[in-house]
Amino acid sequence: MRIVDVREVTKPIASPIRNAYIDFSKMTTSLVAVVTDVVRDGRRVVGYGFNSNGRYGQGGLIRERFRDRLLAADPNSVLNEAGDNLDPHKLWAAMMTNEKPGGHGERSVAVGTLDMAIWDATAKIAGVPLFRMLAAQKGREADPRVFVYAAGGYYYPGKDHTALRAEMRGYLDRGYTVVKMKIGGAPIGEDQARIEAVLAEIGREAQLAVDANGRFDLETGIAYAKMLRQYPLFWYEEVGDPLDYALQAALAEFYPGPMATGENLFSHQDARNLLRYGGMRPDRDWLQFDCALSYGLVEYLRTLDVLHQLGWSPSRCIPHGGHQMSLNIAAGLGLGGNESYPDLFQPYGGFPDSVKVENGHIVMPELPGIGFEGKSDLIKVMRALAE
Ligand SMILES: O=C([O-])CC(=O)C(=O)O
Ligand SMILES: [Mg+2]
Repeated sequence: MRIVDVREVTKPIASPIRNAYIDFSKMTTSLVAVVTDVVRDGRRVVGYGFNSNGRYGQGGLIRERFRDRLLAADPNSVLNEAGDNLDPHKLWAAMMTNEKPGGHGERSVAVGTLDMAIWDATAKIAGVPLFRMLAAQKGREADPRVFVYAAGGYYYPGKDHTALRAEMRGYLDRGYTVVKMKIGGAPIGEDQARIEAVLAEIGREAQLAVDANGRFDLETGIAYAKMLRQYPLFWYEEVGDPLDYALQAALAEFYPGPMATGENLFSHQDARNLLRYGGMRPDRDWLQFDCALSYGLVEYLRTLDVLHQLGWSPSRCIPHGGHQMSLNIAAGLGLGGNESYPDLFQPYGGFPDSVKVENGHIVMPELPGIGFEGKSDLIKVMRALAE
């Protein structure tokens, strides 16, 4: 049993939207395929992966370093103990050979993308959904019912309150009970009017989260906190620079409600620093580390260990990214839920075709691997790469 090929291609996920920091007019993702010599149900097992929005495709790093290390590893050295499957932890170590610690940069995105494909292949070789495999490995009961929320509310040309309200109404109509919008890309008074328009639209049917995408300095973050705390928000997200733990800690004095952050922390060491120094509150705050940007699930398991050591429950994690990989982790390892972008970043985001959002939750179908085969537009693009 071995990996015979690793393919990669850069794909556009561009759209005319903008958050407080970047626009997505040139956004790309890396799509990768890990091709094995294993056959299941008459078909060669191929694992697929891609990175989340927000960082760009990582073809250069994958081609120049990580792909070759996977292919160069002695096939017997990267099998599990029983010798009947690949071992994602050993493959991860092979990929990270001769990489210094710290400075996580974007190699964490390249590795996270390949790691997703490796776990997909591994669960397909085992013939089980990834979430069931993860739960079994941890001696837990899987819970296929997962909370999901609808992320959107971006800025884009010509988007007035009517369009923003219609977007949010669309999410409610599709079964979501929490919706998210961007702030920090307009003056505070304008953002407040946008928030009030959305709150008037959703009423008691749903809750609203707001996301500043790391735009604010402390003074602005506090000014927004004072404005926002009069509303019953689901959370106030990524207020300041992701690595400014002192800023995050200071905000707690001005914002008693839930806050969320972590999507731009790419290692368990950075996650640990957030929990050590960021003043995050385990009874109400949310952690958004996204394995597809941060060295994959092998590393995310280390992050969950850090959480455990520092007194945090995995149920405080609702990852960024809206991909099926995090849905599997949520269902298998007891996370609090997952992000979803109902109208964006297709075909990569979202759920298998048979899945519907009901009362803010989805139920995972019983598909081997991550479940990409259940999403027809996505698997078509994937198979074009490798099958
Ligand atoms: O706009 C983005 O970069 C995505 C984001 O922050 C989120 O989904 O929370
Ligand atoms: Mg965010």
